Amino acid sequence: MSSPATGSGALGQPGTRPGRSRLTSGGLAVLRGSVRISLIQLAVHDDEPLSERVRRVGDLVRAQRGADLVVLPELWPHGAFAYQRWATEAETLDDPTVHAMSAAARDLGGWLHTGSLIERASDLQLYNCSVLLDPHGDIAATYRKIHRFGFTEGEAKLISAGEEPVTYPAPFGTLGFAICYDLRFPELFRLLVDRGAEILVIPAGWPARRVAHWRLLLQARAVECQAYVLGCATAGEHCEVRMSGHSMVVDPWGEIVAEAGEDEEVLTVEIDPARVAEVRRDFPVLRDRRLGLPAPAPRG
Ligand SMILES: O=C(O)CCC(=O)C(=O)O
Repeated sequence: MSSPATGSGALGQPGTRPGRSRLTSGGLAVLRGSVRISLIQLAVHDDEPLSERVRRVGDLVRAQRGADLVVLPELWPHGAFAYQRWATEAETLDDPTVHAMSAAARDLGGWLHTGSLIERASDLQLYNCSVLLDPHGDIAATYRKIHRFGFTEGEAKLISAGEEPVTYPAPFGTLGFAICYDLRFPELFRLLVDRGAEILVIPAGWPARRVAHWRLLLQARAVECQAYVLGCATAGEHCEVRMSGHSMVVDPWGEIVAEAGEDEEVLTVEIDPARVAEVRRDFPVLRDRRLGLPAPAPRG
C-alpha cells in the first residue's frame, strides 16, 4: 500500500534525480531536495537460521540501490520475542552481522540503518542496539534502546537499558533514534527534537494485537515533533507472536506518506526534508512550549 506520491523499488544513482543537489563534506555527499528512503519490512519466522537471514537481508539491502537511506526493523536477526536465542546469538559490533551489513551498505552506496540486534558489549552486558552505517560501510552512530519492553519479563529481565538519546546529522537531515517500545515515551522524542532531530527512525518488532497503537503513536510523534517519522516493523510470526507489519512513513504534518500491509514488503518513498523547517516555521507550536513550569508536588 503506498500513496501516489511514492514509488516502490525504483532504481537509479543517488544525486541524479531532478530537484536534488549534491555537495561534498568530509568525503560524504550532502544531499538537498528529494531523498529516497526504503523501509524493508522483513518477515521473521522461527525456522530461518541467523546466518541465512543475514545473507537474505544483505541481498535485499543491495537490491535497493538508488536509495539514500535503507531502514531495517528491530531485532530482525534473532526475533523480537525469541528471548531464548538472545544470549547465544548476541554479537559485538565487530562480528558477522554488522560486517555483513557494512558490506551491503558499501554495495548499496547509501546509508543503512540496521534496525537493531542484540549487542554483547565489552562489559558483557546485552543491549538492544541500532547501528547506522554510512555509504562506505563505516559505523556512523549507535543507539541502545532506552525503554526496555516486558515489565518484569523479556527485555526488562534479559538486557540492559541504554542511557543516551542519540541524534546524527546525516547529509539529508538530522536523524533521531528510537526503538519500538520507546515510541510510547514522548519525553524521549522531545529530547531528540531539542538535539536537532528532523527525521525520527523507529525500527520495531511490534505485536499485531496492538497495531492500532503503533499507527496512532507514529502519527502522534510526527505531529508533536513536526518531524518525519520512519517506522519500520517486522512481519510474519515467531515464538507464536504475530507481528504487526504496517511500516509507515509519516510527514511532519502527520500525514501518512506510505504504509505497508501485513506481509514482507519494501516501502520506498521520496521525502523532502526541507518540509520540516517549513512546517515548523508556518505552524510554530514548538516555540510555545512552557519549559519552566513548576514540578508537581509529590503525591501522597
Ligand atoms: O509497546 C508495545 O506495544 C510493543 C513494544 C515491543 O514489542 C518492543 O519494544 O519490543
